[in-house]
Amino acid sequence: MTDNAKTIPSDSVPASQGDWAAPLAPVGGFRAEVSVPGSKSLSNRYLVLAALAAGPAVIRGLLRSRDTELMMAALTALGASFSPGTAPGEWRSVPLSPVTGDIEIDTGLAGTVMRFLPPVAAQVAASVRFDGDEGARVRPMAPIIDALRALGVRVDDGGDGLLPFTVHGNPHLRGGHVDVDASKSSQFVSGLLLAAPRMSEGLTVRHIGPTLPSLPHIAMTVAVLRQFGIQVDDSRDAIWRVYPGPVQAEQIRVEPDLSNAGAFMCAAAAAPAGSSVTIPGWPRATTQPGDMMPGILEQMGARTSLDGDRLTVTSSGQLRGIDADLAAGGELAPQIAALATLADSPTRLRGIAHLRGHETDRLAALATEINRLGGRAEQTSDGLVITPLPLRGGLWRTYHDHRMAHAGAIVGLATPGVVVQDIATTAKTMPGFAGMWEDMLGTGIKEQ
Ligand SMILES: O=C(O)C1=C[C@@H](OP(=O)(O)O)[C@@H](O)[C@H](O)C1
Ligand SMILES: C=C(OP(=O)(O)O)C(=O)O
Repeated sequence: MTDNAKTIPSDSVPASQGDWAAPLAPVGGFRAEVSVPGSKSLSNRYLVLAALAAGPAVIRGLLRSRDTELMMAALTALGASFSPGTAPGEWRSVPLSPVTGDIEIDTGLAGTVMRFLPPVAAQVAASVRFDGDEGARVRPMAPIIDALRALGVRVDDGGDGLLPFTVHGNPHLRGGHVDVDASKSSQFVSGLLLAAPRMSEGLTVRHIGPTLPSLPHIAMTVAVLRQFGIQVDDSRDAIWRVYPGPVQAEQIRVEPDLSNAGAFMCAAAAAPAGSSVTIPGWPRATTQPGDMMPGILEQMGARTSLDGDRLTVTSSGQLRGIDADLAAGGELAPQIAALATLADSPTRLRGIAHLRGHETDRLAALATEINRLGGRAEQTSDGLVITPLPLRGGLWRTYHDHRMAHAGAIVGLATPGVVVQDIATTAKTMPGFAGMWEDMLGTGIKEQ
């Protein structure tokens, strides 16, 4: 273990209400189709751009979850409005109208809310105070605070570069050039780019840190800006230029959340041979990092196939360990780490030091929970090494982290007696997860 790796004492998080007995995979396997709700990352980008748009928009397939509810509430406080449309799952948005005075924004534990909205708040004629959950108050924020200050925005943060802080906005923000160290989160770049079309000079953002995680999420930001008519130059390495202009967001459709789909896809891979999970609505082309999951599962021994927009993962009954750099898709790491505990050889996950600043320190949380159940997981400077050992049942703590809950459910498929703490924490991005999981396993293998 490296010096900067922390471990979590086994009794540091008390068991709480809402514990969930993770079901075992049926011995005969199962075949299921699982429709996942809209992408968190796309939903929250579209909500921001709908608020910054030149006119009203219709959004279809929007994710309804804690992170998107917080985003809608925050944008409403900043002067936008959202109302249900006439068709199921349809939302109508009206862009920001001028606001003044003092505004409070609750970011919850949502990285997209805490990193995407300060640059929006920087452009309203109000003082906007950001705060969030206890866990949010330790997530890295300094790069975005420093970038806003460099652009001439006053930010009061008590000197620690963390939540809570207050942004004193200016509706005539010029923009220009700014450097940002996004090695701890790509969301610092995305937040600045999303708000840039309204700056009178637009904005050039240059990343100056040693590593840059989650490149697909930055590509997603560039893609949604272009989708709405904004010119973006991303031709240089780690430099993005967003030109000023009206955001023409009128008709929006959100893709299913492929990272959340990943939990169910891992379930198929972990289950008895022949088990399968089909995800309908798989996009033909996407910037979502969840699109990496089929390739990873293939490497681990599962079979995957795409038939039109239906992605199917089928268990071969064998799981191999892998050596994978997950820098591009760090949010998949908890699910893959969980699957790795069930493989027949060790797994090394690299490129994910930034997971220490996610909903919890995910490297510490995963190592602690895997080791608690009798497995072997070691933190490295930028990831985890997992050596499969027979696991025993017990409480799998989730640290308010939806993806830790997914990981516990995956371990529990093949380990009797796993109880996942606070399963409702999955509502951050996928309310109803436990019911969807039970439905998937209840399907059984039927002759088709
Ligand atoms: O922009 C986004 O929507 C996200 C970017 C990534 O953040 P990091 O770069 O901080 O990992 C990802 O992990 C997060 O779940 C969503
Ligand atoms: C890191 C994640 O979320 P956030 O948007 O809060 O950073 C995640 O969903 O895995």
